[in-house]
Amino acid sequence: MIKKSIRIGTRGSKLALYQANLTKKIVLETFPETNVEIVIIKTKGDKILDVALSKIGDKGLFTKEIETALIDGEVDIAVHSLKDLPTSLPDGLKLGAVLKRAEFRDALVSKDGRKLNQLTSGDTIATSSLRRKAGLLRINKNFKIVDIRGNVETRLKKMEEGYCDAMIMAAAGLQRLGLDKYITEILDPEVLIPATSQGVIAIESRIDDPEIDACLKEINYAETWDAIQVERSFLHSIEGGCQVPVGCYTKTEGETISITGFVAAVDGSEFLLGKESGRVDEGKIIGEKLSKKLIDKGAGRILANIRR
Ligand SMILES: NCc1[nH]cc(CCC(=O)O)c1CC(=O)O
Repeated sequence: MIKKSIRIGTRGSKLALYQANLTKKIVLETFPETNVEIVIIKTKGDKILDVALSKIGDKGLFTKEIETALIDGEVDIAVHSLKDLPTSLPDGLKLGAVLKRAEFRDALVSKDGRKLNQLTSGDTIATSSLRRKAGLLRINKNFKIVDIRGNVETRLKKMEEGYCDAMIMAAAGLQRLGLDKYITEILDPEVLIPATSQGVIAIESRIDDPEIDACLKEINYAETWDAIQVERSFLHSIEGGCQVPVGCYTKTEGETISITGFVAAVDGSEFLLGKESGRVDEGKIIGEKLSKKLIDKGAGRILANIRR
């Protein structure tokens, strides 16, 4: 039995609404008879706008209130950017499905159109992400990195007003908002390693909801699903979240999937990089192996320093 009506819980930001509406569209294409409703839920991350994300120190900053509504049965599924969803979900919830991955790389948005390799010491680059900060300092330890928050339009305005020379944002976010024209350069993932699961839209559901399971089974995009098993297994084993400069990306070729991941010191002074590969159906093991490789190289010490 497929559910007659599905309520989608989502944040109210433009990006979140785009993602919820895309999910709605896909549900309707697959199940035209179903009635789909979007329910907007405010999260802590939407309320605190003036503090760098890395300083708020909360896992699930953009997801918790939505998850509570899902547990309470106020909505039937929740749609998130997967990279904002912690690897451990609350009791009673699971990752139900993912949509086909969009662009997974980061984008450089620069004020005067210079590419990353044309930016020099002293240029100010805005990002609140510890991962992007460490990655940028690895490229040039003299870049000046400043925090920035707010929605994409606010950030673009801040740059126009001289707050910074350039910014880094997920290309997928800009593309979904129709703001591709601001992208100066899509960055090579070897140069700036993306966030785990970047570009993936996730559908979270209750563990005991067979009607929703039947629906999500049809919607889930298998290749993306396999890739994120590897990526989230790595993130989970390394115990990274947005408080830690960590990132990874995967590449699938036939039955083989490879992952490149890193852990860094916040100031970019140390950068541990590793690669691992295996069969696409061995995601969990591959992610754990990469994590172990980085721990063997000293990631444990870096992580302990960050948590102190
Ligand atoms: N942390 C915020 C966030 N969560 C998801 C995206 C973009 C879309 C995606 O990666 O799927 C962004 C914006 C950004 O990092 O620039």
